Amino acid sequence: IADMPHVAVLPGPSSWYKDYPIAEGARQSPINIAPEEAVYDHGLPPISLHYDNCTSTNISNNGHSVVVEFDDVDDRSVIQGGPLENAYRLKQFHFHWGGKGCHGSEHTVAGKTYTSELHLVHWNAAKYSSFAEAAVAPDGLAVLGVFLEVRDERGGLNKITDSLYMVKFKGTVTDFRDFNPNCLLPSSLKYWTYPGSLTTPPLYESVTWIVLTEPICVSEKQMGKFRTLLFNSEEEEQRTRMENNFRPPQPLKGRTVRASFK
Ligand SMILES: NS(=O)(=O)/N=C1/NCCO1
Ligand SMILES: [Zn+2]
Repeated sequence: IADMPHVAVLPGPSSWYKDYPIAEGARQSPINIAPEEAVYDHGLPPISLHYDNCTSTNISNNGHSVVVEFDDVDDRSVIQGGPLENAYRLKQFHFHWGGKGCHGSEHTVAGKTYTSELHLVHWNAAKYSSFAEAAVAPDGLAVLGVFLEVRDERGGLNKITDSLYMVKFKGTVTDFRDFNPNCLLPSSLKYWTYPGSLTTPPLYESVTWIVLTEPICVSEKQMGKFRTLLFNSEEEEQRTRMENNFRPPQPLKGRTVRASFK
C-alpha cells in the first residue's frame, strides 16, 4: 500500500450526485439548447444591462475557474428585463473552457459546443439581502451566458488574459480595477432563457439562465493563456493545467426553453 501512486483523481461531474443529490434534480444546468424546440415568447421584453458604473475589484483563481469580482453593495451594475421581475446585481463573472479544440462550453446549441462560455452571475438584491441568501432561492440568481468561439482576437479580453499569470495557482487573487464587461458582449442581445441551476457544486436550483445566441470571437492564443492556469495551489506538488472545467449538458426534464426572437 505504501507505494500506491499519488494519482489525484479529480472528482468529476459524474460523481457530484454523491455529495450533492440535487445533481439529479429537475432543473439542473447546463442543457443542450434545441433552437427548433425553443418557444418564441412575444411577451418577453429585451434584457437590459447597466454595467457602465460597475466596479470590478479583483481577479482570482478559485481552483475551478478564473473569477472577476464586483462591488455589489448597491445597484450600480445590474441586469433587468427579459424574464426577470427585478433588477439583479452583478457579483462576478468567470469562464469555462476545454483543452485544445472547440469543446469547452457548458450549454450546447443543437449539440454544437463552443470553445468557451462566459458566465456573468447576478443576484436578486430586491428580494434577498445577500448573494448567499439569494443563491438558495428559486428566483435568487440570474446568469448571463456568452459563448466564445475561436476566430479573431477579442481586444477586450486582453486585460484579462494578460493578468492570468498573476493568478496561476488556486487560491491566488490580485487587484483588478476598472474592468467593464460590456467589452465582452456580442452585438445582439437575442437570448434563450430557462429555469436552471449552478453548474458547479453546490448546484443550487436558483438560476434563471439567459444565454445569448451570438458568440464573441477570441483567438487561440488568448484561449491558450486560460490553459496556463492550474487547478492546484502553489503548495501542492501536483501541477494540473486548468482545462475542461465544464459540466456536460443535463436532462431537460420537461422544461421549456423560451426564445426572445422568432
Ligand atoms: N457556473 S455557474 O452556474 O455560474 N456557477 C456559479 N457558482 C457560483 C456562482 O456561479
Ligand atoms: Zn459558470
